[in-house]
Amino acid sequence: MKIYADENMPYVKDFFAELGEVTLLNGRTLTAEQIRDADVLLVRSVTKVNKELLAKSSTLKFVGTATIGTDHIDQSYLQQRGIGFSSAPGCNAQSVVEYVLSALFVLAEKYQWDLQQKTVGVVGVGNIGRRLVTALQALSIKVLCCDPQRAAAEADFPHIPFEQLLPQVDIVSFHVPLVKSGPDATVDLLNSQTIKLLKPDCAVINACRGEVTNNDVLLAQALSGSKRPLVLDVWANEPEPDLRLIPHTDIASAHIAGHSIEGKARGTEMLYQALCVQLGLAPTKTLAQVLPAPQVSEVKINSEFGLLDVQNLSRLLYDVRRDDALFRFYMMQDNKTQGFDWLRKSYPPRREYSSVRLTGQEVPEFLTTLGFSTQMN
Ligand SMILES: NC(=O)C1=CN([C@@H]2O[C@H](COP(=O)(O)OP(=O)(O)OC[C@H]3O[C@@H](n4cnc5c(N)ncnc54)[C@H](O)[C@@H]3O)[C@@H](O)[C@H]2O)C=CC1
Ligand SMILES: O=C(O)C(=O)[C@H](O)COP(=O)(O)O
Repeated sequence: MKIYADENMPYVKDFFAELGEVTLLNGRTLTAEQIRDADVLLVRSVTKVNKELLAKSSTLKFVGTATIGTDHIDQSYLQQRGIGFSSAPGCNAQSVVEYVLSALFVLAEKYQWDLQQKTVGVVGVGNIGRRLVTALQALSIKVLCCDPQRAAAEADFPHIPFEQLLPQVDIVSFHVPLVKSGPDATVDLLNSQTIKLLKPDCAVINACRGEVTNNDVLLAQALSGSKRPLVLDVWANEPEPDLRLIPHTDIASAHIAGHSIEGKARGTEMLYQALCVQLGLAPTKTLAQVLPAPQVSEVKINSEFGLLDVQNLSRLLYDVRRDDALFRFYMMQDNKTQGFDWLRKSYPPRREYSSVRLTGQEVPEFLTTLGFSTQMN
């Protein structure tokens, strides 16, 4: 079996080598010719999987994307061709939550906010948003939710329509899929009209897809003198974002919110499991077999643990300023061989909270709610 995979898919050979011959390719520049004899195609968000790409792959039986987002996949075309498909729902949800928490801690320090006096609006309360809401509530931070689809399906979901939520929040964080049309389309959700509904100093965090918060509108507002704090992990027109926007951001990064080691590895594992199901095979490999031992695996804590202690603890694992510094340094250079895609390909290791086991007489429950472990890893 011929398996073609994006070269930025960690552990792909560990998982898939027993199922076939694995060839690694650059997902951004992938062509129909390169995957002509593919039985299996494994991609990331940078590969547009459509009729054009698959035109020559007559033996293709399975396409997997090791991502949560699926806006780069023409799923109806795959269905028409009878090609099996799997994404990796939730694989890097915790990683994105840890990115957003780190960003909030940085903003709180920079602007001297008391986060427990702030209200965060979470737009899109699926795998990521739901975890984020739980984490924020565990930190006693007030949250308002917007998710019309969940509201339609769940009678008790505390949905606040987007336009009503915006004026009520001090921070708005976007976690919707990129949907280009229909009643719940998310392209330009934050646009020249809706941005006017925000408080002037309401922070905007986008770690879903760049097109959700109109970048021209963000830039125009910044150029008009707005001091709105901005956290952007995703950009319109990746991998060539509008560089003029970068100096107006508080935190800027190269679409890496989901790039914890666990998040990426889980994506690969989920595709392996899905292909095994399609092939009628029992999986033999697991995430635990491939994950490296963390550099910090145990921390002893005191039961009197407050928000500042959580910030310190979380910084031990991940401080978003690391990625912001890399982004600002490399994106502003003329040498674009070390640009957006290079930053993603050479992303330094980052472990999730679960990699650290907390010990102590009594570990406060909210820390396990945030994702820290109390079990032996
Ligand atoms: N920056 C990064 O590295 C990453 C970005 N993402 C992006 O985040 C998105 C969300 O991820 P998940 O939470 O796992 O997806 P999900 O599919 O579990 O949840 C998305 C939620 O958004 C809701 N939604 C849809 N349209 C909406 C609208 N117009 N207004 C408000 N809510 C709406 C849905 O009902 C759903 O509950 C992904 O589709 C992907 O594009 C995901 C992982 C990593
Ligand atoms: O899962 C998603 O959706 C994401 O956006 C990923 O975390 C990042 O995508 P890749 O480009 O690394 O596949």
